[in-house]
Amino acid sequence: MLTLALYQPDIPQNAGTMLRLCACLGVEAAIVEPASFPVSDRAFRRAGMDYLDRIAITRHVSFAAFEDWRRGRGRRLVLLSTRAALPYAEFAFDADDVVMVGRESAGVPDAVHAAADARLLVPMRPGLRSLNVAVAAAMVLGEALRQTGALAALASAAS
Ligand SMILES: C[S@@+](CC[C@H](N)C(=O)[O-])C[C@H]1O[C@@H](n2cnc3c(N)ncnc32)[C@H](O)[C@@H]1O
Repeated sequence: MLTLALYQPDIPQNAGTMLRLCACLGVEAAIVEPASFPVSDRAFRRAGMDYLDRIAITRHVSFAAFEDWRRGRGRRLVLLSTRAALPYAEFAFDADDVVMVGRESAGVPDAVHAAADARLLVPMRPGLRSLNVAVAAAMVLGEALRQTGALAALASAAS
């Protein structure tokens, strides 16, 4: 199963929205701490609604701990970055890839950028800085699920 990893999330509404996305699409979630808000945060829980109880979430106290967990399972780290060159739709996803998004305020540090097995861009019009992190996550997870057959499985389960 795909995992969406949130690197040190700093906006509770966006984190809640992404966890709700994971619940609806059948994607696991990982949170690389520290987050800048507690899981009891009202805005976070409002955005995630009752879906927060419907997903598998792993929490990691640091990026090093997250890397131990990921590498121990032999899973690729696929980073979404405004600094990437490869358009996400040109990438061949695996069903167990870990797709990571950065902080709204600062993306990810260079060391995290360097640790990724792939760095993907959602192409945008020139002169614009970035998408909302949850929007970028939704676009790329949609493509990853489509490529790996999980979207078709969701469709047949719903019919
Ligand atoms: C608001 S952006 C971060 C902006 C930050 N100032 C930077 O330059 O990295 C938050 C996260 O959303 C994702 N993101 C937003 N727009 C993206 C794009 N066009 N391509 C790939 N990832 C994007 C990335 O994971 C990014 O770290």
